[in-house]
Amino acid sequence: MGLMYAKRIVKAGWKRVNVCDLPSRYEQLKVQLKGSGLNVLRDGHAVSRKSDFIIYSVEAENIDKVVAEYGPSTKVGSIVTGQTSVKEPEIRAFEKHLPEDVHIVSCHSLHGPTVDPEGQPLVMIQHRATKAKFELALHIFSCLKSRFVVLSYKEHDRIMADTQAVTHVAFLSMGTAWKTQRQFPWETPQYVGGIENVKVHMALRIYSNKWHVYAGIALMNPAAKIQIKQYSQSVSDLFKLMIQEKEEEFTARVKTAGEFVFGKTRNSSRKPILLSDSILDRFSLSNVPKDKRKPNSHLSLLAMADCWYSLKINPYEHLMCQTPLFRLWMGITEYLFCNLDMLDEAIHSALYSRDIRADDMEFYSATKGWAECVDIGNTMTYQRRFEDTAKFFEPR
Ligand SMILES: NC(=O)C1=CN([C@@H]2O[C@H](COP(=O)(O)OP(=O)(O)OC[C@H]3O[C@@H](n4cnc5c(N)ncnc54)[C@H](OP(=O)(O)O)[C@@H]3O)[C@@H](O)[C@H]2O)C=CC1
Ligand SMILES: O=C(O)C(=O)Cc1ccc(O)cc1
Repeated sequence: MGLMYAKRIVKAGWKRVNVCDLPSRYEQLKVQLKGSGLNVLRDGHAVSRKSDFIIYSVEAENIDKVVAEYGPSTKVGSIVTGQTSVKEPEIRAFEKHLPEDVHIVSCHSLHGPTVDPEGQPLVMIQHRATKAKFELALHIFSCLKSRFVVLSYKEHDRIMADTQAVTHVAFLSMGTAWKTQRQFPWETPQYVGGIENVKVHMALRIYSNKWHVYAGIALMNPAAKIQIKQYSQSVSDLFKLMIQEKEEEFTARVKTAGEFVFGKTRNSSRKPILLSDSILDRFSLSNVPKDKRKPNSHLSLLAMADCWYSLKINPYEHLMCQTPLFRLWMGITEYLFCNLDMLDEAIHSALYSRDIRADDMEFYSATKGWAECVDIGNTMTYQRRFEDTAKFFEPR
């Protein structure tokens, strides 16, 4: 992310853009960035002493250590910003280690480094900065052509817990469930067609990224634990009703949640996302013909609506802070709940299709495992779980 920012800022015409990685990577970085127009320096001290606008773009887990080391070298009067995905630890580190005479403006691009920032949300936080310095920060970042969303750091973390953290756990759990079954989903008839493609592609996308990004979001944002715990509880509650074939209770629970989250979209000014099954079909990885598809219970999506209902969250209110993944996740949940035939088919399969129970059982176990891992908060366990599943998909 740091490199993406630096390249765009230099392209916008700012004359001297200083960058660094770890000192051990200095020589390598000089070679890598030769001719880029970026001024490669040995370490964060060198960058901090010379620069009027400083962006920390390091792992959330390392932010305290890195700011503790380089923060005291910050140039008087400069603006310091951070691009970690969770703001509480970043703000704490800035307040603790930065000199009093510098300004703090935090930021967060709500997309990955390979996504074009144009039009994507960029959260801006005027934490400890004058109006003029905040406006200067906005001016510098305007070269990204993103859509600014101004929030406090607390608002940011609460929204990200509702959007990113719980979405990631759902996709991580799908991946873990497929790995446990030694199953590539695009080879099986439950995962053919429209919204299944979103599940498969997004789970693969997450597992091909760096584990620390997702670990930071889940483990370091205090609000994330609550959402993730409830999502796992919703999966568990629905799964128990499914295997007992408690049709009335299960159906009522699913429909109540659906009505709460999506019922109002039809007669309000809220714009639905309206994904189209036929467009999503174009991105299929599967070579199983669509007419050979088996109905799916969509436990992951039913549980998402149940979780939003249980926590009284209106996800449409968070669309101003959408990441591409959250938008797609919400889009397929909306798609299921607004297509009543499909929803009834999912409810019926959930209760009576025995051949998908194995998948649902593994999904249930996987969410439990991820929720426990987040609750305990151990980074090494998170890394191990993430990399184990990533390794399963890697050869494909
Ligand atoms: N990836 C994404 O989709 C997004 C990520 N973010 C956030 O942005 C931040 C960066 O993530 P991302 O770019 O993906 O991850 P990367 O791992 O690519 O970037 C982190 C970089 O920080 C470097 N680093 C660590 N310690 C130091 C140090 N002491 N001095 C200099 N450099 C150091 C690392 O060096 P080395 O590799 O040599 O160890 C690495 O290059 C994270 O906080 C993440 O949460 C925000 C939005 C989107
Ligand atoms: O869209 C998502 O949720 C992603 O996985 C990409 C991403 C990762 C980390 C961020 O802080 C912002 C975006």
